[in-house]
Amino acid sequence: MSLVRDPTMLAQRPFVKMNGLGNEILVLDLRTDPEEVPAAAARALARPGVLPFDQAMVLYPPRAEGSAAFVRILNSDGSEAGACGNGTRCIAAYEAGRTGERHILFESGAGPLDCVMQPDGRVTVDMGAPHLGWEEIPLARPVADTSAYQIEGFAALGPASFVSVGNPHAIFFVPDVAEVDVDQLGATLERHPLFPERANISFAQVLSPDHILLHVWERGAGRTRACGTAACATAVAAARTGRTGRVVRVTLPGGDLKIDWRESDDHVLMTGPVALEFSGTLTPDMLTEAA
Ligand SMILES: N[C@H](CCC[C@H](N)C(=O)O)C(=O)O
Repeated sequence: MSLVRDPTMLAQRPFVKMNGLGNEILVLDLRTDPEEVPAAAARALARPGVLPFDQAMVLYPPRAEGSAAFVRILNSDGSEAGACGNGTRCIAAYEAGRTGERHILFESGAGPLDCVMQPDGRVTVDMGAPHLGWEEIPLARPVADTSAYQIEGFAALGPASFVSVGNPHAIFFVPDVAEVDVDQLGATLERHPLFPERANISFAQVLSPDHILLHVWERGAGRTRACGTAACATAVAAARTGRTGRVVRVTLPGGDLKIDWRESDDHVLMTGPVALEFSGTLTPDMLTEAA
């Protein structure tokens, strides 16, 4: 069997374009006829003028009882992401629209994702417990205190906090996010040797003990209007360092998320809106990058 998949195998499959706070999400429901989505197909689909997305949420048949689907998450550069908060809210709303269920469980590489539709249309996702050990994030070398570590050469930003919520995040608390060159610093730090799997880079401004302003450079997707897992990771880092309580509002360029780092079981609950944009069918030319 050839190891190189033909991306046009995905032609004629239906797609749904959604967004969570302006985080562009493409939903590919491949449950009835599973097919691999090669990195090149993801990159081709994400091109401007085709179906520009930050993440593609690809649904495969469930592996566990009670689960609606196994989810693979692809960034616009074709790389795989372990978790995507905004995308998970989108697929929960998609599934709720299809089945009428209000409580939906998905499985991902990073574990189960328990979703609840709220009466106001927002979606709450239980993102599980954060991972705070340096090997779990992962970092390239032992860091005893992952809540505050000064990365060499970035003294002006102050110490970073590291958190994994199924994907790696570095968070810098800064006095004024508007002053930060997110594109330049994000692109450099995403590929810093401290992060063997690269990292999502966040710049956070604490406005009050229950409100954070956040700008994010995403691994594999660049600057986005919102990043759910970054909001979760930032809320954990802020509470860990005593900057906020465990329940916060996180304001991103695309809007607000409510994050609750629940004391009873350490799980992070994220609540926010989703929007359905349009749907259609994939065509061969959408799936192949111009030579
Ligand atoms: N937009 C997503 C995060 C994608 C994470 C991805 N950029 C990575 O970890 O590689 C979110 O709402 O959580």
